[in-house]
Amino acid sequence: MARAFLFVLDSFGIGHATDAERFGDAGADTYGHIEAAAARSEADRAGLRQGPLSLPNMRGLGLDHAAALAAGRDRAPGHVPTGFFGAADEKSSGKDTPSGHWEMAGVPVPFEWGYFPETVPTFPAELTDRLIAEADTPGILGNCHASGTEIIARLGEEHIRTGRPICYTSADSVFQIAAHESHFGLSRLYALCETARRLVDEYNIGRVIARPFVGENAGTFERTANRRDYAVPPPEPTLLDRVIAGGGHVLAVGKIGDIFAHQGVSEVRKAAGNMALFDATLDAMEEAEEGDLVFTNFVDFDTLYGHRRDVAGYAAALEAFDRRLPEALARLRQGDVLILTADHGCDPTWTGTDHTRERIPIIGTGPGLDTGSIGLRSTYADIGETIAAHLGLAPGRHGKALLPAQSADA
Ligand SMILES: O=P(O)(O)O[C@H]1O[C@H](CO)[C@@H](O)[C@H]1O
Ligand SMILES: [Mn+2]
Ligand SMILES: [Mn+2]
Repeated sequence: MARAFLFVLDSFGIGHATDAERFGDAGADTYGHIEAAAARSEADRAGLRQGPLSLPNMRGLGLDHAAALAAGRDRAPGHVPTGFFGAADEKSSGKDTPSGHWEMAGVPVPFEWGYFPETVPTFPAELTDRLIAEADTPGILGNCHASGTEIIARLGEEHIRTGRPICYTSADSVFQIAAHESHFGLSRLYALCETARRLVDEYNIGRVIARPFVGENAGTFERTANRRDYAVPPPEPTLLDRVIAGGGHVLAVGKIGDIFAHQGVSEVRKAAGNMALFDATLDAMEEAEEGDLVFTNFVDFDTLYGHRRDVAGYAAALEAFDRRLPEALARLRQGDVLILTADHGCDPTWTGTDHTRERIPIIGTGPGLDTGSIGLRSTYADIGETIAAHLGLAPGRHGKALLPAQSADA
């Protein structure tokens, strides 16, 4: 009986990647900087959390050992991890969510994404003219690089007044559209994103993202859980397709379905917020059968705290996740493997509001599986290949399994 559980703590990097310099991210360290800030009581917030970062369960599995590996430190913490642990660099050229997820599912991105320049306007006029004409809107607002919460505070009222959608981008290969759920309309926003998706294909843009919000003025605008991502499909079949071809099911929790453009997804289970995502994941763990993969993205780390440069919020979210981890561990049965990882960094102490190019942690466990170091890996694809080997699937082309094959039968 083999089942696999893959939990992505979105943006939980553990130190700058080999090629971080190229991104202006040399020195970034999402985990390390949150930990250090908390140790200095700089991640305290009344009513939320205080003091040093408390992650006993992830540390027990080997999180700090993974961080030591990522930093090239010989001296790891004294305790012996109860899981297997390692760190990985990313092969794909982008530090975005689809690149990270596809690569961990065995398929690094073999091409360069298109990006919009840091100019105002950022979008080419031919693109916005066509969007305005096809979508029949009186123009657009934004047309720049921005943080999603700042731009709705700045332009939300004008948007309501004029009916012009707010279009913006970031260091990622994205075209984002923010619009008011009732004044503009949610289905109208989705339709506009579908049009945009078609139009940005020729610019090689990874994702169009619908960013609906509610509220009546700058002080009360709030984004809702009705975000929708329109990604291009992965460039070749991923682990998800291979699981299904092997007779298993892929239970995609959170935004995993969208990230894979629904390729290789048997069931989508959406939930709003990390705790609801955890509940949905536990249900999926109960229901998963032999050969199945439960794949969850815990999005809050990135969206609510990393991009918002909220150290205390990020620390509290990690602690809340860690407190619930025993519930997942308790559901592991003989033949199961659980891997915790991340898709990129988003250091809340870093300049700007974008992702950071970092190594990711790989920590995992399962009854009877080996413990100890799996080393520093050169591609996230080793995660997907580990799961493939564990489920008895044929090896893929881009990575190597991390665990000895016999472990799966233990
Ligand atoms: O600032 P918000 O709208 O959250 O945008 C962030 O979310 C996008 C998708 O992860 C990233 O490209 C980043 O720009
Ligand atoms: Mn991400
Ligand atoms: Mn992000």
